[in-house]
Amino acid sequence: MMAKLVPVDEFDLIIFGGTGDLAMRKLLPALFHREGDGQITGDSRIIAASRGEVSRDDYLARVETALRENLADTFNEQQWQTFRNRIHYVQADAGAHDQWGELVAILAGHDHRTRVAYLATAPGLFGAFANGLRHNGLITGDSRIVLEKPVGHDSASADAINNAVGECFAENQIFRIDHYLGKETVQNLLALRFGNSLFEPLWRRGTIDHVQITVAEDLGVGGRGEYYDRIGALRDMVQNHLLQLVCLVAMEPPSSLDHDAVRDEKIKVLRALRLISADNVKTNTVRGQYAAGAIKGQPVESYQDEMGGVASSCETFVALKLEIDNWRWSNVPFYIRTGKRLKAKHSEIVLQFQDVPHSIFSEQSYDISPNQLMIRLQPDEGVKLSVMAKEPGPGGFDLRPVSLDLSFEETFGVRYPDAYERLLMEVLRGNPALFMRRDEVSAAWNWIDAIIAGWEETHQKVESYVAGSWGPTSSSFLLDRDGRAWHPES
Ligand SMILES: NC(=O)C1=CN([C@@H]2O[C@H](COP(=O)(O)OP(=O)(O)OC[C@H]3O[C@@H](n4cnc5c(N)ncnc54)[C@H](OP(=O)(O)O)[C@@H]3O)[C@@H](O)[C@H]2O)C=CC1
Ligand SMILES: O=C1O[C@H](COP(=O)(O)O)[C@@H](O)[C@H](O)[C@H]1O
Repeated sequence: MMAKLVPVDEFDLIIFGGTGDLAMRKLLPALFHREGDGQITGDSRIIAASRGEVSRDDYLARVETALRENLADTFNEQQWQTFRNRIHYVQADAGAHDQWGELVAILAGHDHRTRVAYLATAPGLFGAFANGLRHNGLITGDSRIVLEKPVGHDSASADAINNAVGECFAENQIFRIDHYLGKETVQNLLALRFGNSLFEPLWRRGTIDHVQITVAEDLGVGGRGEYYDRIGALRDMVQNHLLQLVCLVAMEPPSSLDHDAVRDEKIKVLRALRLISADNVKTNTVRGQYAAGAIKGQPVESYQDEMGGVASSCETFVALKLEIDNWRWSNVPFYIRTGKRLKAKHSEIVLQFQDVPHSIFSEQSYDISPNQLMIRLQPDEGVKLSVMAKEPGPGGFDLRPVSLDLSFEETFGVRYPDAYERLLMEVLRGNPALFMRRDEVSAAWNWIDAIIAGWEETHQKVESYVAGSWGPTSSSFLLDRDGRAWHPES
């Protein structure tokens, strides 16, 4: 059964960067699915923009190819005929506001409908696009602007972007995307925590020993090497996606699902993160870069070879031990890791409970494993709780861990929508709950900046790991020295 789908009001969605990878691989396929479910109404339009001179027919041909490639069996010929009529292409260079005539003309007379400008381009252009919209009188009362991540590459650049966009748009018109917040399983974390009374009394120090968050990818940097090499895993993934996951696990219950109620709780977590800087960076962080190896039986080249043989100190893997300085999480470490070219695409959150205080089974040969609550984000989204059970049999009393395992796909029997499908609908509805507020972005950057400064000051090494492994061996030591281990991936 699928949740009720509410259509959105007629809109004009301008995608700056409309010829780029994100637009072709994620945004247009997401909109195509929403078309299929009848959420896009009336004469709503998708207006792609970029610098190139491209005819509408050529652009439509590119979109069709991309949709066929990315949607595979969910591509539908009849639906394409309706969808293609919504799509337009205009030429608009971020640096040449006076030449946005095509965009001005196509929007003329449509000021009454929802207008969204989606900036699917490098963040350095965000201010220029916002200015271009203002300069050409294209910001209506019901206009919104969407900023793709990353918003900047450090706290200062994020502030500069936020200031520039903030001069043209009010904060409630600015939607900063973190697509992890649109993932069904990430939202399920809220359902699990606050839709059940079972977990809340246990969700704290005294019961939970530690928390682990893993976001592992088997892909390398692919065609995004130029961007990635300047950014690295800490900025690309931890500053946004992983810290958002930390917030959702660690935050206090918000009073409602109201956007500011949730974001007010998340910001408290970000502000309570203990600083990692030059003094403690070596003991709390591990950086890695993949060497050649094999994934699913296929050889893969090293990061350096992927980058054309040029040596680089960019980290493609990072693991951190972080502490949250508040009552709930005092002395409960969060271990987080993310990397490219790891053994499999596998993302999960594991809450490990404390050992039983005293074992009445001490005569038996089996150890009692601590309970674990595992929230699988992807693939095979679901929740698993491991508990100890007695092995059946008339003799002895042997214990073994067994799982209460819930697979969302099996339970609900529906296709899991891509995060962008939900997020685009939320922007069009004007609901900012699943987007990052300016203070969140800023607090996250402040914490990340200190780690990067610490790495630079201590010249922290980027350790090599074999592609197809789970990262550098020292990422295991990060837990090993605390008497813990990463949850074995399935
Ligand atoms: N690709 C992905 O999976 C993800 C991307 N992102 C973020 O989304 C943003 C876009 O990424 P991606 O699509 O991969 O990048 P691409 O390089 O594939 O696309 C960039 C787009 O911007 C346009 N562009 C570049 N310069 C200008 C300019 N001066 N004026 C107008 N348009 C311009 C390009 O078209 P043209 O050159 O013709 O002008 C192109 O359409 C980045 O910030 C990225 O970090 C975030 C998450 C995932
Ligand atoms: O934002 C990003 O996310 C992707 C991973 O997203 P997922 O939904 O496939 O888990 C990552 O590959 C990319 O480097 C990063 O910019």
